[in-house]
Amino acid sequence: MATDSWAQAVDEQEAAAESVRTNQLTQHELTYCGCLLCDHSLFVISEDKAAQSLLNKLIRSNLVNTTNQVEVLQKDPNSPLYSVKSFEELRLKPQLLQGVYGMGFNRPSKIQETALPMMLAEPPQNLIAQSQSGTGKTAAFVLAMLSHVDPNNRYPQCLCVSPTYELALQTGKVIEQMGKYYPEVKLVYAIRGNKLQRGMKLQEQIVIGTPGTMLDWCSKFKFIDPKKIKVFVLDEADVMIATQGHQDQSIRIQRMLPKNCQMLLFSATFEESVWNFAQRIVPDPNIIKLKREEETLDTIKQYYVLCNSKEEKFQALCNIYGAITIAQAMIFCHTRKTAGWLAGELSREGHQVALLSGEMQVEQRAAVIERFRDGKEKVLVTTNVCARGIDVEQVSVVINFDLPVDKDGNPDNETYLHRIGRTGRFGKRGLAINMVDSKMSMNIMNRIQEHFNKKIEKLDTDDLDEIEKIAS
Ligand SMILES: Nc1ncnc2c1ncn2[C@@H]1O[C@H](COP(=O)(O)OP(=O)(O)OP(=O)(O)O)[C@@H](O)[C@H]1O
Repeated sequence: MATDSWAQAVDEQEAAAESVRTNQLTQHELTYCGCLLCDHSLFVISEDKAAQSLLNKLIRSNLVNTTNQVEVLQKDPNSPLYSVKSFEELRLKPQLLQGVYGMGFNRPSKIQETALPMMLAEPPQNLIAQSQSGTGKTAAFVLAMLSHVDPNNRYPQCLCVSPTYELALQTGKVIEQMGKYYPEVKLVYAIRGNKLQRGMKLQEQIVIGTPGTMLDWCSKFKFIDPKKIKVFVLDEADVMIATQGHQDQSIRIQRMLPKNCQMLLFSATFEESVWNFAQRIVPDPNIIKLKREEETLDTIKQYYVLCNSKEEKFQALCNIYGAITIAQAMIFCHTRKTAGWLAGELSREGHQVALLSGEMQVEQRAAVIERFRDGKEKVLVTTNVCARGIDVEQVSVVINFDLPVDKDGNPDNETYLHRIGRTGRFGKRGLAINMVDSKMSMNIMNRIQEHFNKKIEKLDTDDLDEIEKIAS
């Protein structure tokens, strides 16, 4: 395998030419990458942003309670979960402290320790906060809301707006868990299907919901008196702005609130569009931006394998499996079609395979990831849609059956990092193998190599000794 004329030509090129690394893509290659079957995250439309966020939350809600992963991260000063403070120092109410510890949180994350003092200050301060997904933003504003409500007053005091019904339910669950020892505080969901009798006034202190229903409850039905609201939270602003209607509704709600109402806006990313929206919603804000720390690939050995077709790539994969013991592997494909095909072929070879792709329901995807995490399947074949948010400790090998490219056909370095960063965490050694099957993918690989300034070694999968060596 991989010894025909094309592969040899690449070998020669490898040896001779730096120039390959800087080659521009041809028009043909761009067209290829724009194929309709692409399941790439950059093609993700607004719905998918919400679905991805929900998926991350569903995965995390099971993960964090069952492993000490956050603990590990919190001891790493480079991690966004690292913190130096304790929850006691944040002066939370005893009932909330109990709730926090009850959820298994020992220390605040970085966004929590930075944002909470600001959110709990008197007089109330407005805040725009950005920190990557899964760093504890929800917990931060939930604690702020629970700290600010007066349980003796039986009317809504905090409004929290989420981009979708399901995300609102997820945040509601966090409020319920964290407020477990504070039963006087009640919560109600302003979401479609939750029909209230006309003329009634809500008694719950916290209302969480989607922008449309929340606006109706404030203006059309007057279930909520917006003038009595003390805290307004806009969660997942980056997902929210993907829907123009949501933006307008959020702004209309904000305009009904009193001047001294505390406005809090959270987002995982901070593109200009999010920033523009944030400034319209939050006057005179404090701003917290936590930079995503650079992950390094130092502990991951990276290889590439030359092939000429997907069948050859499959054969190379079988050779690798034949030569080394792999605890668990994740294999990334560019399209659903390839992923489906590959999963079928691997099953026929007797592997326990899970398939995860974009067209599956969010809950189905979360269930597949959970089974994989529990070791019920040893191989997870997936597309880019699932590259982020998955963190399985026992994954020892990541295989890029297809290299990640963006919608313009350029190397998607960030996705590459996300994919192979699944292995080799916290100093553990990991192995990443890239399948290269054309001049174009060789070019992509070289550019990825150049970007990370980290050599990707060639691997001959016909040579069993060589494969064994890489695993040792
Ligand atoms: N201080 C903490 N200690 C331990 N676990 C925590 C802590 N804060 C949050 N978590 C857990 O970490 C996970 C991520 O937290 P959270 O959902 O608040 O992140 P997020 O930044 O809001 O994510 P997203 O951007 O996706 O909304 C959750 O499962 C949560 O229970």
